[in-house]
Amino acid sequence: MLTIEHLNQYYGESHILWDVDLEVEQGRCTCLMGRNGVGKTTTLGCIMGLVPVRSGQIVFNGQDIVRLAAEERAGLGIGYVPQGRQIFPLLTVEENLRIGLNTGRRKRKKIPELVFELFPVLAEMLGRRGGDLSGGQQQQLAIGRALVLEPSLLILDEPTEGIQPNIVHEIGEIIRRLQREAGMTVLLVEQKLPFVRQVADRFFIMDRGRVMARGHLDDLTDDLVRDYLTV
Ligand SMILES: Nc1ncnc2c1ncn2[C@@H]1O[C@H](COP(=O)(O)OP(=O)(O)OP(=O)(O)O)[C@@H](O)[C@H]1O
Repeated sequence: MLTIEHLNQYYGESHILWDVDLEVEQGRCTCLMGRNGVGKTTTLGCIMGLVPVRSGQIVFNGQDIVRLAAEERAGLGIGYVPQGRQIFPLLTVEENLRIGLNTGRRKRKKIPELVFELFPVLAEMLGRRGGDLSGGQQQQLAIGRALVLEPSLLILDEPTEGIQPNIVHEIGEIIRRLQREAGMTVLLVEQKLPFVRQVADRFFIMDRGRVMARGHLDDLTDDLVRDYLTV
């Protein structure tokens, strides 16, 4: 569904991503892993059109999207939940969801029922301010906002960051339901290993801007964890 080939990216003179290759299979959850600062968020930024790409291809459903504007990519069906959630604390839950409707070119007026089926708590809290929600509820709101355009690929950057441990499992369940009930393909950046084992089918590991390992979750050995993931 998504294939990245020979992706190179620079911030100014700094060469950040070096010939990154990555594949995301339809209907699966693929996890991009690696220590802080290795280039995971930058890779997602390249996919979403938020940071400039120096060279390489990003093919989504057969189309090279590397020169498309961010809103065109969203319009093609790529949803994005950024690191830190970035919901608007002073706006209501409904207003936060409606902001999602205005991104991309697939303009829609109505928040799809799917959002409330997946996250009933959002329906109950439509009039509450985003900032008054708990961390777990805010994450549901951030995912719900990304789902209003009904993407076929959902990209999440560290969805468990700053979430209480007892809610982390719940976020994992939500991701699994998205796959099962909505047929969603998921690309996840994540550092928490138990969470990755709960939700992911395949992994890619980055180190210093390069992809160093890839495979099925069964191939994620203790050696790989020690070499590339343990801090
Ligand atoms: N806007 C920017 N300008 C310059 N350098 C940046 C910028 N954003 C990130 N970097 C640098 O690019 C490198 C990769 O950062 P990136 O955020 O992609 O890593 P990451 O793996 O997502 O880490 P984290 O888990 O901490 O978010 C780091 O060295 C970082 O300092």
